[in-house]
Amino acid sequence: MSFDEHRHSAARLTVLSGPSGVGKGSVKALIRERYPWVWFSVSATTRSPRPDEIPGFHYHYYDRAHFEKLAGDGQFLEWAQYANNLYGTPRGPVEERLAAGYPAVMEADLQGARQVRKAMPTAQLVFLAPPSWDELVRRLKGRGTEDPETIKRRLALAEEELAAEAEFDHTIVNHSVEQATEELVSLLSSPVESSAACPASNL
Ligand SMILES: Nc1nc2c(ncn2[C@@H]2O[C@H](COP(=O)(O)OP(=O)(O)O)[C@@H](O)[C@H]2O)c(=O)[nH]1
Ligand SMILES: Nc1ncnc2c1ncn2[C@@H]1O[C@H](COP(=O)(O)OP(=O)(O)O)[C@@H](O)[C@H]1O
Repeated sequence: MSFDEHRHSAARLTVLSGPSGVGKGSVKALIRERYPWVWFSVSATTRSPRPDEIPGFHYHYYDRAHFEKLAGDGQFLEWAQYANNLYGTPRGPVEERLAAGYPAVMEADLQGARQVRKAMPTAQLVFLAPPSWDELVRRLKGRGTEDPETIKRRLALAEEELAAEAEFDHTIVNHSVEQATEELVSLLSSPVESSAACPASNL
């Protein structure tokens, strides 16, 4: 399929959420490799890059003062503090993509997903869930990128996130990266029927 075949008069925004370690990054990586027409927002964060992360591709890495300045200027579609760091979705690129008629995908934690739900009611919220709690713990620890204290904090947040699954429009259980990827891609192209597809200008 060509890029143009994925264009709709009312393209929609999809928000991907899920607990730390569930596999969001793995699914994103496979989609980027296999489906170049799928556009992912690049979030901003104040956390430090992990060894295999590339600035501008995985995240824009900003210090807290710069992030807060952008937030104060209304440059984020949504933003939130997760654990000790700030994360946000740059507003401009998402709005441009949707205005051009292409679907857009962004990642956000639960607070961010709730903000998008309010600001853009036509966005679809997708929750990536682990096959089990034990498997989530195994994946998060197995990634080897966080120290034990950070893992503990992220697992505490994961309990809250899993409890909020019913707020999402769709749940995809990440049994395998391949299966989760295909399920997510199949949700992306459904156009929004009404003219309400345009993002709200303010949160
Ligand atoms: N609100 C918000 N959360 C984000 C954004 N980008 C990533 N996150 C979330 O921030 C949390 C921590 O992300 P990260 O440090 O990359 O850890 P990971 O989820 O374990 O890979 C996760 O819940 C992400 O989904 C964003 O732009 N906005
Ligand atoms: N379906 C899966 N089965 C087994 N391991 C997985 C699966 N999806 C992801 N992983 C592994 O789990 C760890 C966390 O995945 P990651 O994509 O970093 O999660 P997130 O971005 O949600 O924090 C990584 O080591 C990754 O290779």
